[in-house]
Order: sequence, then structure tokens, then C-alpha cells
Amino acid sequence: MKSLQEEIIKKLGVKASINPEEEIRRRIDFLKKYLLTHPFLETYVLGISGGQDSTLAGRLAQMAVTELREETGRKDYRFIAIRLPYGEQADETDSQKALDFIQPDERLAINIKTSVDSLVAEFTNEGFSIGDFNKGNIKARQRMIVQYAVAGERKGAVIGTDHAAESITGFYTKFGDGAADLLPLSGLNKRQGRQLLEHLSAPSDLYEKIPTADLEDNKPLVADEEALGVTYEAIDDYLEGKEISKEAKVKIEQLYQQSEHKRHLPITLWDSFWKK
Ligand SMILES: NC(=O)c1ccc[n+]([C@@H]2O[C@H](COP(=O)([O-])OP(=O)(O)OC[C@H]3O[C@@H](n4cnc5c(N)ncnc54)[C@H](O)[C@@H]3O)[C@@H](O)[C@H]2O)c1
Ligand SMILES: Nc1ncnc2c1ncn2[C@@H]1O[C@H](COP(=O)(O)O)[C@@H](O)[C@H]1O
Ligand SMILES: O=P(O)(O)OP(=O)(O)O
Ligand SMILES: [Mg+2]
Repeated sequence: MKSLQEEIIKKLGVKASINPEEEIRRRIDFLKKYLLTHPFLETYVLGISGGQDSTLAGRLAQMAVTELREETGRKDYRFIAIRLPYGEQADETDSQKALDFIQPDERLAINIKTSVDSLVAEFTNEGFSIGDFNKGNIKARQRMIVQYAVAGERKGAVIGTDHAAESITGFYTKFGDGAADLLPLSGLNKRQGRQLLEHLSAPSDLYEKIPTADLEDNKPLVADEEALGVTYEAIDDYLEGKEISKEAKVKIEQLYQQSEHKRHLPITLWDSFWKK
């Protein structure tokens, strides 16, 4: 019988080692093929935070539409990068650095603070309190609304930045940053994403930076690893089939099982994956 680790690696499609050039080509081709197969679609849309994952997914999307324009002569293939700060973002300089590296066809900036705060104020008026953690998930869902609004206006599809090292722990907001049309980083762990950025000559501080969801008002820039209680080093090793400490293994497998519902469409009467 397969171990849970083997089962997870297979399900998430992770390779123990990668050839960065091949992985970049495979992912660009995937993005190109999807647009070619769906002629109604002509743009890709993605929020750029200044973190590793959106820098990589954004650059791949831009490379895909640039190649498509050259190969088809269709000028309407475009990538739209969206800055989505909540008020003033502490690491805004990284976001600008990411945009400079991605060189998107079009840039938009929509500040989500007014809409998020007015929604939370409506709850307060009703005497219903929204905690800081839950407000963080509202921010992530507000970003999802903006990205889909842009896609709706521009014959677009929304790109998501979920990859194997996030998927395994369910470290994303359900229907927030977890909502997207295509996931070009699927199957990669965190260090493989770094390898791809290095191969693409991205500024090293963007892929060496500490990953953060940066969702809480009271704890800005809190590291994912602190919020998760396990390191990406351990998650990446686990996903590459390596042996890790018992403590980390137990934690990862617990997070995997708890977040099973996030890796499925809404549960119907006919689903059985959740039954023990
Ligand atoms: N500071 C930060 O870094 C920060 C802040 C906020 C959120 N986050 C991260 O974002 C992620 C989102 O948080 P979350 O997971 O608490 O919220 P979520 O909204 O993504 O998921 C929770 C929701 O999922 C549904 N749900 C829960 N268990 C279910 C089950 N067994 N079956 C079906 N549906 C179920 C419920 O609607 C629940 O409200 C987490 O990984 C969290 O750590 C990070
Ligand atoms: N501040 C942000 N601006 C634009 N887009 C953002 C911002 N914060 C998050 N995003 C998007 O959400 C995903 C997930 O972020 P995590 O750091 O993994 O929580 C990110 O890749 C952006 O596309
Ligand atoms: O999703 P991003 O771009 O914010 O990357 P990270 O998860 O490393 O913060
Ligand atoms: Mg981030």
C-alpha cells in the first residue's frame, strides 16, 4: 500500500527534481494553448503582490501572450497586472520591482481598503463583529472580485498562484486567492518556483524574500511559516519524497487532511471523498 506521502506527491503532481527551462516552457505552452483553444479569451489577469508566486506567474503569463502576439499576429492578446493594496502596503517597493521585472502590457491599481472597510463597518452596525483573521480572508476575496471584474470587461481569464506547497496545506483563502481559472504553477513546490525565477533572471530579493499572505491589520507581513507552524523547507522536502522530522510530517499531513474540502468543488450529495 502507498504511503500518504506518496499519494499526495502523485495527486499534486510534484517532481523530485526539475529542469527549470523545461518547466518554464511547459507552463508558457499551457497558457498559450488555453487561449488558442478558447478564441473568445484574449487576456490574462493577475494580482501582483510583490511576492515570489505572483512574480513568477505574472512573468510566465506575459511571456505567453507576447509569444502568441508574435505567432498569430493578433494584437489583442494581453496580460493585465493588478496592484491590489489594502491602504498602503508595507512592501510596496517589492511590488514595483516585480512589475518592472514582469513588464506587463497593462497595469491597474485598485485599492481594496474602502470596499473592505465599508463592508466590515456594515457588520459592526449590525452588532456582528468580524475578527482580524476573518477580515484578512475578506481582503483576499475582495481581490478575487476585482480580478474577475477586470476579466469580465476584457475577455479575460484569471490566473491563480496556487502551487503544490500551498495546496498541500490549504494555505489560501477558499474562493479568495484560491479562486482562479488557470493555475500555471501547479505541481511546483516553493523552492522549484524559486529555481524558475532564478532561471528567468528575476531580481534575487523577490525570490529570496520571506513568503507572506500579509492579510492581518494587527500583524503586518507575518511569515507564512509562522502562521502555518511548519517551514517551506520541510514542506518542499516532503513533496520531493524525502524523509523529514516526525513532528513536521504529522503537522503537514494534519493540514492536508483538514484542508481536503478546499481541493474540491463544492460538495454535492454524490461526493464521497469526505466520508471516513
Ligand atoms: N496572517 C495571515 O497570514 C493570514 C490571515 C488570514 C488567513 N490566512 C490564511 O489563509 C487561509 C484561509 O484561512 P481559513 O482556512 O481559516 O479560511 P477559509 O475561508 O479559506 O476556509 C474556511 C471556510 O471553509 C469552509 N470549511 C471549513 N471546513 C470545511 C469542511 N470540512 N468542509 C467544507 N467546508 C469547510 C467554511 O466555510 C469556513 O468558513 C489559511 O491558510 C490562513 O492561515 C493567513
Ligand atoms: N497586495 C496584493 N496585491 C495584489 N495581489 C495580491 C496582493 N496580495 C495577494 N495578492 C494575490 O493573491 C495571491 C496569493 O497571495 P499569498 O501571499 O500566497 O497569500 C498572490 O499571488 C497575488 O496574486
Ligand atoms: O503569492 P505571492 O506572490 O504573494 O507570493 P508569496 O506566497 O511568497 O507571498
Ligand atoms: Mg504573498
